[in-house]
Amino acid sequence: MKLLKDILFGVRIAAVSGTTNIRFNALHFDSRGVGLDDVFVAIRGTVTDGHKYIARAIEQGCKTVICEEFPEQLVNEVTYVQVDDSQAALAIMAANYYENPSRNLKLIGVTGTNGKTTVTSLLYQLFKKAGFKVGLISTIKIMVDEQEYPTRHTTPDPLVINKHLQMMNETGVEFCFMEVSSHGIAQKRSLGLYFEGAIFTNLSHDHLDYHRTFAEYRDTKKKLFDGLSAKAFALTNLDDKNGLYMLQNCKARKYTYALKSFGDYRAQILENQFNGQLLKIEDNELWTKLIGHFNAYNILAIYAAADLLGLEKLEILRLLSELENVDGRFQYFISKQRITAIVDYAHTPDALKNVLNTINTLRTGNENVITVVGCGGDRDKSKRPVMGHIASELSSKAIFTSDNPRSESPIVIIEEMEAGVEPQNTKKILSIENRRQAIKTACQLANENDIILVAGKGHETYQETNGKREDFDDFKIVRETLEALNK
Ligand SMILES: CC(=O)N[C@H]1[C@@H](OP(=O)(O)OP(=O)(O)OC[C@H]2O[C@@H](n3ccc(=O)[nH]c3=O)[C@H](O)[C@@H]2O)O[C@H](CO)[C@@H](O)[C@@H]1O[C@H](C)C(=O)N[C@@H](C)C(=O)N[C@H](CCC(=O)O)C(=O)O
Ligand SMILES: Nc1ncnc2c1ncn2[C@@H]1O[C@H](COP(=O)(O)OP(=O)(O)OP(=O)(O)O)[C@@H](O)[C@H]1O
Ligand SMILES: N[C@H](CCC[C@H](N)C(=O)O)C(=O)O
Ligand SMILES: [Mg+2]
Repeated sequence: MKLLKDILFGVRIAAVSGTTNIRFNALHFDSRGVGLDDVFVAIRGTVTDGHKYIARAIEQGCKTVICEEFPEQLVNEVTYVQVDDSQAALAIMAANYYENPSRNLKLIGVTGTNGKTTVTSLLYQLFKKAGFKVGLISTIKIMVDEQEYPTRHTTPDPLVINKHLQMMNETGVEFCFMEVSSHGIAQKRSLGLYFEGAIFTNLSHDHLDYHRTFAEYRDTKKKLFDGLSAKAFALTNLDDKNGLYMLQNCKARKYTYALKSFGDYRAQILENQFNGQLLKIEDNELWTKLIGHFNAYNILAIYAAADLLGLEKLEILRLLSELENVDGRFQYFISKQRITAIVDYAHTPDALKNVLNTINTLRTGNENVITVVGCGGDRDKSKRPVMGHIASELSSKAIFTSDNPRSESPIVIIEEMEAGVEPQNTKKILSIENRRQAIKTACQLANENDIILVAGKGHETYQETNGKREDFDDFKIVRETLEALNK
């Protein structure tokens, strides 16, 4: 059992009622999990206010409450600690509780609208191949070297993060690559972590429901860089219009990478084919299986980060050429009738445009591109017409369907996508609410050499409707359907 006062180290405390010189069992921010002698941190959330559940937490045996406001009635024998910011307090306490594990390894944070999973997962693969013990905290999974753990968030809550970082310490992990989402930063999930370096991929339209304005979204991402120490490195994409902005007033050692401008790390695309692309990085050529100009950026960011972390340049290039695509990122197969089916996690306008442009530049004849796409429920609604427009404009045929409608009406989401379709493209679109049916229709419509893109869900293996998740795997379904149709 730990002492409360020890884990409060570094927390901005406004007032205390009771003693902090007490032992406690576990740390919680959800009253529903609280047990005897636990600490409960009350957080004001987006749906409800944790302060409402203080009494319940105490009934369940909690002896310490961390809150922004004391309840009207205080219970004897319970310690109340008033803090300026409960989310920040939770993050710092979680780091202290797990003995600040981020300080015992090299933690690299990756932020940006698109490319975080790709960059972190490939850095994980690359450092594994280089012979290190490595950690990964990503949308798809958490890896403690070889051991895999499931996750429901891109950036998990501070307890989950620090718990796994401590496991990494115990396993002897030297490097950990972690996605830092804008929700994660806004909710201070990554506060109290010591980052050895941070990477910015790009910034485009997403999450404007949560952050309200693009400037607020951008400034949230920037906080990762604002928090870096002078010893850390900050690596940014110079070709992105917000790349340099991320480095303003940043104390870390600053580096840039670019394809179009004069960055510290530069690359050029020499050849682009369906099965890979040839890049020139600094003065060396590199063949990679990952295609599309967006992946050239990802590869260059990885190269630069690996160099900044001390790997030898030629070794990095050799290992980069061996890397496989990340699950659900331009994952494809070619059927009997040479129909190419691609599953990609493009769920933002920019990602969808990039993937479709990449497909279109690789077309060799007049094969059709049939896109199946939806937009998530309870997420940024303003993306919907834009994605509707992009899918219909850049495909021969677009089938609008459902992608995790959550609590919303799937039909209404689809109608919002349809609203973005220009009159000249209306003939190209079909709307089919049931995603399985939509994929089946795409397979039925496809002829020899055509290309099917199933976008938005990538590696996800579920469809979430009204709080229920049912098994759903785009890749498996499109493959089985083409096989069943004997195509
Ligand atoms: C909008 C959002 O991000 N919400 C996150 C937030 O929940 P919240 O603010 O809604 O919490 P709330 O329900 O209002 O509850 C407030 C507090 O009361 C507590 N509570 C509540 C009920 C009760 O009975 N007792 C109790 O103590 C809750 O535990 C919480 O501490 O804090 C929770 C705990 O950390 C998160 O699980 C939850 O993520 C939700 C499920 C979510 O879907 N988040 C997505 C949008 C997200 O975070 N995505 C990003 C990736 C985005 C990207 O693509 O970049 C991610 O990093 O995963
Ligand atoms: N560097 C990039 N620039 C633009 N688009 C990209 C880039 N890398 C990947 N994409 C596109 O974005 C999709 C999502 O990529 P990835 O999963 O790596 O992003 P992410 O930032 O982790 O997303 P999330 O915010 O959901 O965690 C890919 O399937 C691809 O279509
Ligand atoms: N990290 C993203 C994932 C979106 C994936 C898409 N399939 C959806 O459900 O909207 C988010 O939370 O907005
Ligand atoms: Mg991700």
